[in-house]
Amino acid sequence: MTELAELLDSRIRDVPDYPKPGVLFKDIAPLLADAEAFGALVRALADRATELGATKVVGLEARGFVLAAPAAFAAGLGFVPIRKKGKLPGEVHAESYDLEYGSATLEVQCDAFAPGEKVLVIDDVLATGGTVAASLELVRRAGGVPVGVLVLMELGFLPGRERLTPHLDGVPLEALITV
Ligand SMILES: O=P(O)(O)OC[C@H]1O[C@H](OP(=O)(O)OP(=O)(O)O)[C@H](O)[C@@H]1O
Ligand SMILES: Nc1ncnc2[nH]cnc12
Repeated sequence: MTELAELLDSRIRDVPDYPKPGVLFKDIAPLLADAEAFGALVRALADRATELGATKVVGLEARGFVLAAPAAFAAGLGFVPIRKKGKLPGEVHAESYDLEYGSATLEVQCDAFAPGEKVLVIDDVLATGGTVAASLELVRRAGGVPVGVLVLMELGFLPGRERLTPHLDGVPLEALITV
């Protein structure tokens, strides 16, 4: 493990049975509350955004916003929210999906991207992959071109990466840590 990965891993708390019995919930609140760890995480995400040549950063409601917005700012890029159903005004594209402990619908504004814009998707956790799969679909439907998916944490005990592979279509999927 790299020094950064060790720092991040040490600030994530396991919460058994939240929000559903049988779920090992990974709580990132202690990491966000630690200035050193949060700062290092945001800088690492911003550096990858630059390296991947992104021109917009997408964050996924809600915890994804907390990482993607400061990373976009630090990389000198604009931020686009993908939100849960019914929150965004105007014309939207919508995708329904299943996640580790339920199902939901995500939306993006139809005019969120210039045609062909290079989009980096950032979220906190990759669990079963449903959230990221729906988000990639929304980015493409809104005219963006995904250039990467970055997550703080991949839950290696779930088949998220496998499930996502057909949706990635060659787009790199990177996790700062795998637990
Ligand atoms: O890979 P998946 O199985 O799709 O799960 C991952 C998603 O689950 C959580 O979101 P959640 O919808 O619980 O929302 P929150 O960020 O609003 O807490 C997490 O923040 C990821 O977005
Ligand atoms: N086990 C988990 N811990 C934290 N966030 C999640 N999102 C989906 N599954 C999760």
